[in-house]
Amino acid sequence: MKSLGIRLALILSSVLLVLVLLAGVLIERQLTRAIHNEEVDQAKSHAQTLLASLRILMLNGQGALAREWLDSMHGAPGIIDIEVLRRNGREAFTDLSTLKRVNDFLGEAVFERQPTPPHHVDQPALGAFNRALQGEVALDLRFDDEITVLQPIEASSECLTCHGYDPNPLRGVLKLSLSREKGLARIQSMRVSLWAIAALLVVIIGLTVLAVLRVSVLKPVNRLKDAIMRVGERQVELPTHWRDELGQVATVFNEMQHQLVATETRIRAVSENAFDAIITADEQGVIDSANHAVEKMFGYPPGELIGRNVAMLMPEPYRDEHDRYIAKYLMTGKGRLINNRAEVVGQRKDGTTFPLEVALSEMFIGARRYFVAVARDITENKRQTAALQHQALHDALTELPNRSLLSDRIRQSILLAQREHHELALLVMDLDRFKDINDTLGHQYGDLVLQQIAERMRQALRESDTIARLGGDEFAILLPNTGLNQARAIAEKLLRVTEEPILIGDQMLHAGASIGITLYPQHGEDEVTLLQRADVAMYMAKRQHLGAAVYDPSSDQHSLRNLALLGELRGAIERDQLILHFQPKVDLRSGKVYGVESLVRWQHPEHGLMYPDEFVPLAEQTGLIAPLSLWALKTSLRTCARYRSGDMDLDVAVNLSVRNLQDLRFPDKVAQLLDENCGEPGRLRLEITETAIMADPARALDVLKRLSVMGVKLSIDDFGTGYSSLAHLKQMPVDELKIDKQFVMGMLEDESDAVIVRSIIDLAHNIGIKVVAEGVESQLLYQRLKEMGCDAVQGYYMCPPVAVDDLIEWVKCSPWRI
Ligand SMILES: Nc1nc2c(ncn2[C@@H]2O[C@H](COP(=O)(O)O[C@H]3[C@@H](O)[C@H](n4cnc5c(=O)[nH]c(N)nc54)O[C@@H]3COP(=O)(O)O)[C@@H](O)[C@H]2O)c(=O)[nH]1
Repeated sequence: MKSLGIRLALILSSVLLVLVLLAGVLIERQLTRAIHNEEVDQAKSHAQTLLASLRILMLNGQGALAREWLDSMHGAPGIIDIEVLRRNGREAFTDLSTLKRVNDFLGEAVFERQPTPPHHVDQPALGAFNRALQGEVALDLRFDDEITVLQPIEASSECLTCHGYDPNPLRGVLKLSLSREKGLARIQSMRVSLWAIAALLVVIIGLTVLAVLRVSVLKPVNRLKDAIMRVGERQVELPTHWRDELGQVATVFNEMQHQLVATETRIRAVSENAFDAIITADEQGVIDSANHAVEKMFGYPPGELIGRNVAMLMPEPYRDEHDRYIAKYLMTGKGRLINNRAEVVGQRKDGTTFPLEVALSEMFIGARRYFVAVARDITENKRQTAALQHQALHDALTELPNRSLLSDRIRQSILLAQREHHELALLVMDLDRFKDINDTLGHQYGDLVLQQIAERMRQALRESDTIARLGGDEFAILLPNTGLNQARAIAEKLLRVTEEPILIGDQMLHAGASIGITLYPQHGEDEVTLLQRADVAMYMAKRQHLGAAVYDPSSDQHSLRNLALLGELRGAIERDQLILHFQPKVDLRSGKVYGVESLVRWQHPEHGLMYPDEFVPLAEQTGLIAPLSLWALKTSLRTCARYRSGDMDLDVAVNLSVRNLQDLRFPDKVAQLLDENCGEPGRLRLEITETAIMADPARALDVLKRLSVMGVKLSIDDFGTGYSSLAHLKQMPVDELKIDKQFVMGMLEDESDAVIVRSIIDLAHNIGIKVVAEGVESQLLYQRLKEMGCDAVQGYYMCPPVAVDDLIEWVKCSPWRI
């Protein structure tokens, strides 16, 4: 590549050379012509001078002398030839006739001379000779090295003296041929000088132009070039005082550079302050740039990464993978990572590795391809995700797997058991007396008990076993590759560890547990069935105080449908599938409705409207009855508030289960619900069966008393079916009992039923308790009960349980309306 200076110098030198050559040629021609003209003029004047001399000689009649003179002139310096030619072209002064005539004229032989032999004379060009004969001084320039002048010789009167009358004024022609030796030498010398000067001029002008070019063009251009080459390294301010295009270019360059610097400063600031690591590398993986975050993230000092291979930031096998990936991409143009995010592993300078999320893209600077990687350290994200995953799959209190993780592990274990044809055992364990601990000592104690039990179980089982907390005091234990005997042994072991005293603070507590055992594949082939049946077995163990019980299909009162319902019932409340129906109670004395009993129904998506007999016992077995009762209580209070606002001032009665009576916090929950729903305690009635009370009479009495103190009314439901005595009832804070419908419905036909009904009414009245007869299906029954002094009736005769809207309609239209 030639430099601009050399190219300009070559161009200018060539132009200069051509100009000087042209000028030199022109000047040379002019000078040559001038010298030639001068020679011609000199030749002409020479010829005239010679003719004048000759004429004198001739006038003196000295023709012979003229001849001699002419002959002597031959060989004179510069003269090649001199001759006088007659008009006929012949040489004059070559014979003696004229001499003789002159002597004759003079009368004596004055002139003596031997006739001169004509010597060889170059004949002039005919044209020039003829022009000379016309009186013109003619030139014969046929030869480069000589000039021939043909000077006409005019005859004067003196000539006639000797030559006689001759009418022609021209006597002949003086032909003078002069050598051009001198002239040519002058021309040669002039040429040498001329071209020497020209060469000198070319050199001087060339050097001057080059110097001027250097100063005014090359130097600024080089500065501009240097400045452009250093753009990005440091800021170079070009002088802008040149008042030409270069000055404008410098101004534009400075402006452009300021903008570039500003843009680069902005980009650098963004890059350097970026939290993410930003690396650019060429196709070979050589790092071209790396921001501060890269150095910080990978632990390299500033500047140490530039020029080194990007593979150093990855551990094996990512290095090889990276090289292969880039090579493939460069070859095929296909790469799933380009313009995508990916999770990779990074390696710090100290060799430690960490997870990275990388977004890879490419850019071109000119024809060069670079890869741009934006990387983010996702250690913290990973940790948080792992923590969230742990949180989502573990119980916060005991750190044990929760129901979701257990389900997953059961599914996985079933698949493995299927493939390897072995069994697995699933145990459901429920703590005994945990409620007591919770209720009497508070939640903190309850939580500590659960934590200690969980830890003991962990210690007792293998790592490969899964212990999960299902909720409350219920645990599940998954034992992969375990048969019946082994499962029993493990259950016994677990029972032992739960029965050991638990020391919390200075309190020595005793828990114990009941365990249900199911086996895959004998008792179920899926996770839900196994869990449900283990639950059933656990309740059997609890009911029969067995400690541990294996699921027994023959003693399982639950049909498959019941098992399925049990699973579905858990979600029925959240899915709003439960509804309440209301049945009026009529006061026999006034004949008016005074209250309603709320009765739960399950609007099942497949089985339609289901009655409580189908699912309440299931709920009672599994502990779901507690949330169900609270739901019924809350919904009854809300509905009551609604119809009271429509002038239906009715009491509402809600059924309770045994579990509610065992829950020492139940009165508080009722108080909270009354509070939340603006309910009056005196308008709420809770119906409890005798059996529920008899399960734990002391605790039931405690709960009932607290409810009664709050002002809530209490009824004994289904009275007559249990074994409680009226004397026992007297201690209870109840003010109403409901005679079971089996006695009422049969009393018209069966005298013993009538006796029972009458006795109950009389005895209840004796201890100040109001009596309600259930199952009143006819007007006759209604009338008989009224006659017997029964206080109130409830039954299909008045109204079956109906939805709230139908109840409102009934209250408006029935004979028992308010
Ligand atoms: N713990 C809870 N138990 C509840 C709840 N809701 C209902 N139940 C209990 O379910 C049992 C069955 O109730 P249900 O099927 O609604 O039957 C009630 C009436 O329909 C029926 N009845 C009323 N009058 C007559 C009649 O004239 N003839 C006839 N054959 N049956 C009639 O009696 C049931 C009401 O009984 P009771 O509660 O004893 O007043 C039922 O025993 C409920 O206890 C609930 O929310 N929680």
